[in-house]
Amino acid sequence: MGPITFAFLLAALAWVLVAGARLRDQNPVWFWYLTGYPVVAVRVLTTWRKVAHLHDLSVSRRPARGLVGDLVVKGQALRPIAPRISFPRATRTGLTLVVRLHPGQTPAPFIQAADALSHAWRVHAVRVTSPHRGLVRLTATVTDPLERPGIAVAPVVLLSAVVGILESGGAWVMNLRHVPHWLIVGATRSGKSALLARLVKELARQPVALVGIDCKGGMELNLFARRLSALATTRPEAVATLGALVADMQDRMRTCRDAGARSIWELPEKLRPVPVVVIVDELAELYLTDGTRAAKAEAEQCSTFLLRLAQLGGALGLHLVIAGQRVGSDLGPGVTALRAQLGGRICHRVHDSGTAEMALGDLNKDAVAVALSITEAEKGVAVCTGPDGGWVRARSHLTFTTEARDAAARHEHLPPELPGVTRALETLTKEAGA
Ligand SMILES: Nc1ncnc2c1ncn2[C@@H]1O[C@H](COP(=O)(O)OP(=O)(O)OP(=O)(O)O)[C@@H](O)[C@H]1O
Repeated sequence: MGPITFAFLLAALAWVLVAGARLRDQNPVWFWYLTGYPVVAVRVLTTWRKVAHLHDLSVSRRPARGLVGDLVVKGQALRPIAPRISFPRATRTGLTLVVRLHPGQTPAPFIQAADALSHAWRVHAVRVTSPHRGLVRLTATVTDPLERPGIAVAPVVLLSAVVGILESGGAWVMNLRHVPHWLIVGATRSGKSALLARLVKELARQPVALVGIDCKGGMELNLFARRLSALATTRPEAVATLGALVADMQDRMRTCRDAGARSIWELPEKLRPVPVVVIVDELAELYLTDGTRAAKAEAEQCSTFLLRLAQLGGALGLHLVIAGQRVGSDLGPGVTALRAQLGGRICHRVHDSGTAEMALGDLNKDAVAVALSITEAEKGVAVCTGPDGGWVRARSHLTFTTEARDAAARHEHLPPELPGVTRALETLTKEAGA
């Protein structure tokens, strides 16, 4: 090779490298289609049989054999056969392929092998779903889409809030009309308050009454005080507020009964009461007692009121969003029953497997394992109930304190009056002063 050809090849190589680096930075999706996808697709096709054999995804066919008396005279070694897979199809974030199950196989061993598949294919994660009987879909994501998430948007709908982005790239929406009550758990510094701030910021512009219960002295929810219809910062205030909301719920029931409606949404607009979202920051503060009779009675009242609101409030426009580090039965006898009524679940990084199990275990065991794999660095990342009733990984849009406070101030003219709650809190203040 002459020196000119060599220099030309060197220049061409340099150009390819520079163009590749620019494409990766400016258009990572196309970079993935052109360079990453072919490599990973080949890796999937070449490793499939081996991984399937190693993780019991193959089935063995009986070898042909002949018998003379009791003796096997001819036979072949058992030959495991991997289930057939489709050609991997590229997606914006990775690739997907369909596995045709052998008769008798179920998706369970594929779910267990998901981690092994992600290592064999050198991708971030492999998710297993079963779109139809007899088929399993494997969806591989190459990098964690939640590492550098974009901003997701969705149309503004009453009582729904875009709080973040899903692993699939879609908007993470908390829709209280579809799922009336939510439970948010997470260790300290995992992102619970940031998520609540986002929720308040999104709901602040809607004709919705927001009620805060923050018995950590109001440190978190006081930021939004200007947009809240009421804020309870001590347990006696929480009891008064929740008691007034239960009374309001009974009024709403009467109105619906008289109008022959099964929910406030079936009432004519002029009769329809304003929807109320009760946000509780740190559930444990409502339940833990110092052992005195008065404290125990207060905790029991809180528990009863919350349970009644959770059981009956959804159709009556009374919604609960409850956050806490733990939601175990050790907090009090009513907690397990309350948790069962909170259909929306969000689990951030947690300290122990028990908490993830309590938040997600009754919905899906795989979701528990994924929640336990959230690391300390992944702030705001959570496993939550998905739009189709399944579960999904998501990350909240980081909302700074100032942003949430500004949003509350911008909409300070909006908070609807809740006369029952205001009266109950005023009575409490008078009694305390007397
Ligand atoms: N979605 C997010 N993206 C990036 N950083 C986040 C996100 N959510 C929260 N954080 C960061 O994580 C830290 C802790 O968040 P946050 O205060 O919401 O945690 P917490 O679970 O409410 O903690 P605590 O129980 O102690 O109040 C904050 O510094 C915040 O900036």
